[in-house]
Amino acid sequence: MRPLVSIATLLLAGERRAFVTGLALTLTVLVMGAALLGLSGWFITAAAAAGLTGLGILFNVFVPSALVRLLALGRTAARYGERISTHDATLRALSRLRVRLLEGLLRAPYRQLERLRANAFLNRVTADVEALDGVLLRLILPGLAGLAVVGLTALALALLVHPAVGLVVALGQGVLPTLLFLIGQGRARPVSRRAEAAMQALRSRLIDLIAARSDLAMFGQLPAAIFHVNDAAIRHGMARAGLDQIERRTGFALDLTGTAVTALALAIGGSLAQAGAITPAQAAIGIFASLALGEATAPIRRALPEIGRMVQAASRITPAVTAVTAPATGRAPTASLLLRLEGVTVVRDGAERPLFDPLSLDVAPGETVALTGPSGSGKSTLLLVARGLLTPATGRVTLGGMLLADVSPDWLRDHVAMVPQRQALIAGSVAENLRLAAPGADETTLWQALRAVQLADTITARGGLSLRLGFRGTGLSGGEGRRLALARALLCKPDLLLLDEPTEGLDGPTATQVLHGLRAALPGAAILMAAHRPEEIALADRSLSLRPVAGPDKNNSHP
Ligand SMILES: Nc1ncnc2c1ncn2[C@@H]1O[C@H](COP(=O)(O)OP(=O)(O)OP(=O)(O)O)[C@@H](O)[C@H]1O
Repeated sequence: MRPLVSIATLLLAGERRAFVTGLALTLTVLVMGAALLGLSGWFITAAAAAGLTGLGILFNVFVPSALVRLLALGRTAARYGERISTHDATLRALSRLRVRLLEGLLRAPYRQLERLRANAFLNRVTADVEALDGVLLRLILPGLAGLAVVGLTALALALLVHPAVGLVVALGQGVLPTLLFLIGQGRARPVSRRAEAAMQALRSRLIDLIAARSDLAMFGQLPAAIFHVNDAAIRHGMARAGLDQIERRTGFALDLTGTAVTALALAIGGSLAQAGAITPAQAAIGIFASLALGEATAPIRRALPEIGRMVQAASRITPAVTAVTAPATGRAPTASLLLRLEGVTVVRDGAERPLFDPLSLDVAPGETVALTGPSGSGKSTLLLVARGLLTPATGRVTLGGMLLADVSPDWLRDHVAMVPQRQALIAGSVAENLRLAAPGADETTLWQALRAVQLADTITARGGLSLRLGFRGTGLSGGEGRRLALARALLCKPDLLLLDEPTEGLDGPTATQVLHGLRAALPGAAILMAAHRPEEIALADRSLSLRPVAGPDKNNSHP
């Protein structure tokens, strides 16, 4: 429950006023509802009694009927106001939560991000955030208002009718429904969690199926993948049916309790009226008011199927949304930006030994160093270390004389650019892809970057900067996409540029031109590049080969 409280606090922050207004209006609606039925009951009975005794002419019908109208209209207006204030505030609070969650997820350590698949990421920012829209609207506000109105009504009945009627209403419409809620939520939570897990699996499997459909079809695995999707859909359906059953049973138990309370109020009121302790009209107030309290307990039924889903979503996203509040620490290097690695080794997750022998190297401003070595020797891994995304197992990495771990993440983002092997292009125009690195860059600057990587002519021929790319940048060849990613890195004007096989997919002459273009665009930058191709190694000032640690790794070896 603690994550739910943290999320409720976050949702409330900035919208406190709207939610307090919403709570006050919800309470008003419920109080007016109870008062409306109580007064109506009293009015009808008192009018009938006056008629029977021949005093009808003296009975003042105007004041009670005006009050009934006032309560009915006021209740509708209060309900309308409550909806406007709380629903608006919830939408605003959720959109803030979503942005905060995205920021938090993106600040997570690189290794955590590596494991977070796109599907899981999508589930977090959509399904999990949506699951939380009811925390205040369907759980906390109705719960608080319901308890308050039952307490107030019980007190009013104790004063206006009889303490026994007040006590029955407090127990039957306050204590019993609370117990029903506590028992029901214990039963509903695991089922609700199963329903949500099945829904998220369904979404993930469907996305995987669509993304890999041609491979699946080619290897004859499409029916198996469809079976998995259906399996998740069936599990979801079964869990939903379980939730419906819990919801129906709780609703039935609430109806039963409500009816029993009304019947008791009728019996107590009747016997008290017969004994002459109260008038029949007073007895009617108790009966009708307890009937009206059905409205206060009804939200329990609606909240039950959702509570497991809410708690689970809150537990999943709380670490990310609370991490944002921790300010990024670190300083900016002041000395000349020499990248220095001293005795660095790296052990990847799941491995027992380092990838390569301890490595030392310097990359000075204006210098290009190529990292070579067999496939899997750890070139890309070393670039991640140089960017501060992975921590070395031994040795130290400094930038401008300062330990990389002490450099502020914001500074690193502004001054170090990295183009990984699998570059991320987005659906959108070429300009939009480029402006991810430099949102304010004008068209001249964008064209300069494209010219530096030999892509200007291609883009011009294809319609210019407004050329639209598809999902993940489809619509360009592999080599063109690679050059677009290089152009984007140039726009950051980095002091340190980390390149992972930058000319992969380019013909020899183009590769050389691109490498010259990069250096010409960033004459003072230190460039460290994982290199396989002779063109890349030839252009570097120095090259350094990673020596894999001798002997098979226990985890990676096969019998
Ligand atoms: N996320 C990861 N978790 C665990 N091990 C990983 C991960 N990514 C890569 N590895 C392993 O680390 C080793 C080094 O990989 P890396 O990508 O750094 O090699 P590389 O020299 O760049 O290879 P290539 O030239 O083929 O690109 C490989 O054995 C690889 O299987």
